[in-house]
Amino acid sequence: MDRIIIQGGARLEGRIPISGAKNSALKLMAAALLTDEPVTLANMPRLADSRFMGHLLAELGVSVEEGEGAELRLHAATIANTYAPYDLVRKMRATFNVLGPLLAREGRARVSLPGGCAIGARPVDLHLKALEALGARIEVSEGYVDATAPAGGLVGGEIDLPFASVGATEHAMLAAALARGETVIENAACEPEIADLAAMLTAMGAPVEGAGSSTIRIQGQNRLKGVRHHVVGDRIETATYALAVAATGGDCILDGAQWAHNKALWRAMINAGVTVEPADQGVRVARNGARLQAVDIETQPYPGFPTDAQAQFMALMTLAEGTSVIRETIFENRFMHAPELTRLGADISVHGSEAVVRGVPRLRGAPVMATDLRASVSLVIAGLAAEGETVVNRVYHLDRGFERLEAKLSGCGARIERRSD
Ligand SMILES: CC(=O)N[C@H]1[C@@H](OP(=O)(O)OP(=O)(O)OC[C@H]2O[C@@H](n3ccc(=O)[nH]c3=O)[C@H](O)[C@@H]2O)O[C@H](CO)[C@@H](O)[C@@H]1O
Ligand SMILES: C=C(OP(=O)(O)O)C(=O)O
Repeated sequence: MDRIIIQGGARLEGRIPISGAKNSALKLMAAALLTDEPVTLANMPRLADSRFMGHLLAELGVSVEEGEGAELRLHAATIANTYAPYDLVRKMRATFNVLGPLLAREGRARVSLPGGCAIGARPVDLHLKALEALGARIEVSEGYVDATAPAGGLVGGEIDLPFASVGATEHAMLAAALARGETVIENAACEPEIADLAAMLTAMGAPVEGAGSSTIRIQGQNRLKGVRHHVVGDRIETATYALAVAATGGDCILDGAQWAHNKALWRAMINAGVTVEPADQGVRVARNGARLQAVDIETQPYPGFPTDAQAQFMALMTLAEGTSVIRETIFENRFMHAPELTRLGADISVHGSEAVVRGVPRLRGAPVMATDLRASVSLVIAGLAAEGETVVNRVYHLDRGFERLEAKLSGCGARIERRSD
């Protein structure tokens, strides 16, 4: 099992390239099921998760080919089968999003429930209700969803989400694109990844309006075209490296970062005393010497503070002057990085959905354990800022969502390497 070894204390200086967004790419890959024509995704991140989704799509009969640079070519000329087994779906939850496209294209699908993960139970009830609103008949038994569409195929309808679920919004959009007539999604999620999927579906021939607002309208078609689509930049990777630069007192340009996609984070970082500003083709982050100030945050659906950057922000706050209160409102178990940060000398106490972080003057390196994707990178950030050596174990969590992490960090001065047992 791989581990990452960090000699802390180096300031990060220079440029860090931002890759395509994991949380968009996975759904864009599922969209390739909606057409029998070739689909090319540019700016694709090379990640464990995207490779895993490619493996599932290949099992369904899709040709999947990594092209030059960051291109992925997909072609679902025919669908070989409409079955996604537990053994695959349980390993990467976003594979569950193939259910809607398979149902819309083939009229039926049998897909395993994804189950929970480290950060929470993560049910998919809103996904299933959305598909039922499009006419799907859904049966859940023995851990599987058996879905069938009406004889004439899915029919556009009204979907009113009780919570602005990202996955349920995207799942509804994917199915609605091949449903007959208009679908309206109320209380839709507003994340930039939703707009990215909307742009792709529109280019495939299913006009999508209102993405980025809480009401989305999709004009379903009876067939869709192939497309070449550029994956939006990863705002969570951007947030992660911005916080790493701030934690080490560095000065970097995040190449390709979109200023507009992280405004809640920028506000929190600026209040903490970090310089953050739009720069040519990206965002500049700098902290030259000034002590960090403690800032309270509360995670919220977009455009609020992103839950996927909460662990990374906590790492920064461990070194701030004063006390920061961090409230996690999206997932019920997303503080597993706290006890590991404490091993590095942080002073954190967790009370239900709140973590109280009392800043300390310094962190000291130690062996720590990654528990989930964003918790793992929170430990990397703390290790970069700590004195001495930090060893982060179980880095397979990291590989799910961060492309070439060691190379990107060592490229701007970090002393970081990966070792395999
Ligand atoms: C692959 C991907 O894009 N993952 C992102 C996606 O996850 P995901 O799409 O799973 O997140 P959701 O927005 O759906 O989930 C948010 C909350 O709603 C609950 N819920 C969700 C669906 C449902 O049917 N029933 C239900 O109760 C979840 O348990 C969770 O507590 O959005 C999250 C919130 O921004 C991010 O943290 C994840 O990185
Ligand atoms: C929770 C995350 O991803 P997933 O929904 O794939 O688990 C994440 O990207 O932080």
